Amino acid sequence: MEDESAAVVARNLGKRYGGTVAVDDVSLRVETGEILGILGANGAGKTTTVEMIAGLRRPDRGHVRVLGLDPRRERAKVRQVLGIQLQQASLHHALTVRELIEMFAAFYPDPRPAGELLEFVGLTSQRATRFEKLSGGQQQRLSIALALIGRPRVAILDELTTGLDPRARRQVWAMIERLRDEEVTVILVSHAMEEVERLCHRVALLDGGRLTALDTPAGLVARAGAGNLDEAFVALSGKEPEEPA
Ligand SMILES: Nc1ncnc2c1ncn2[C@@H]1O[C@H](COP(=O)(O)OP(=O)(O)OP(=O)(O)O)[C@@H](O)[C@H]1O
Repeated sequence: MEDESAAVVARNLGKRYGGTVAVDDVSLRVETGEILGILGANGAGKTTTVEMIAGLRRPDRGHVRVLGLDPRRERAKVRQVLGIQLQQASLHHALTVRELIEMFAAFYPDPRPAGELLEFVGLTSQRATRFEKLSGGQQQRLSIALALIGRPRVAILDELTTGLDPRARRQVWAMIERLRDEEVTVILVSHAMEEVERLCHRVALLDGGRLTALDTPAGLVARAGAGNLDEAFVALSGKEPEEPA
């Protein structure tokens, strides 16, 4: 099918938790090398959507393909091509940065070398530090490094720079720009409009579990008759941009 040629295809995804409709008939396709931002207020369904795309949650309805693979039925193959950084990384606290990198590297046939990865995320001088002794921002950068260790062709990054100081945020943005240059396909869940405007080719806006807009950042701004993406978000969703939960 022509549609399956995109890097990620999600069709008519739906998910309820008891009486709560978390995701309601969401369809998306992300082209190879594209960076797609997912924006939405707290509870809009962003994390549930990306977890279904990654195969971590079973959709009640709809289907997902990542590079033509079914992420639930072809888990082992998908794991080789998909890197995922989730909101709360739960890593072994007593292990050092280097030990964690080596542990994760063992899953992949051609992992990025530890030294290159540490430099990529600016943690070279923390390589012998235990996870529990890292600052929040350093832990976050490590979780991004672990998502990228297997040279994924598709990366899902949830709240990439939340909690990072401006310098660390810029370092992470530079990393994403490198991924963009390498034509890695990226889905980026974010609350930071500046980040989305700078990095994303297109933006999906979720509201109450539904996809309410899908366009370039400039297209969304124009459609809303707004001055910037912040204003467009408010105009199109009727909500203020929020801090992460
Ligand atoms: N495990 C769960 N059990 C029950 N309800 C859930 C669960 N996970 C999410 N929800 C509910 O589903 C809806 C969508 O949640 P989701 O985490 O996908 O939204 P989000 O857009 O990622 O939000 P945030 O910006 O706050 O991270 C919310 O109403 C949330 O309360």
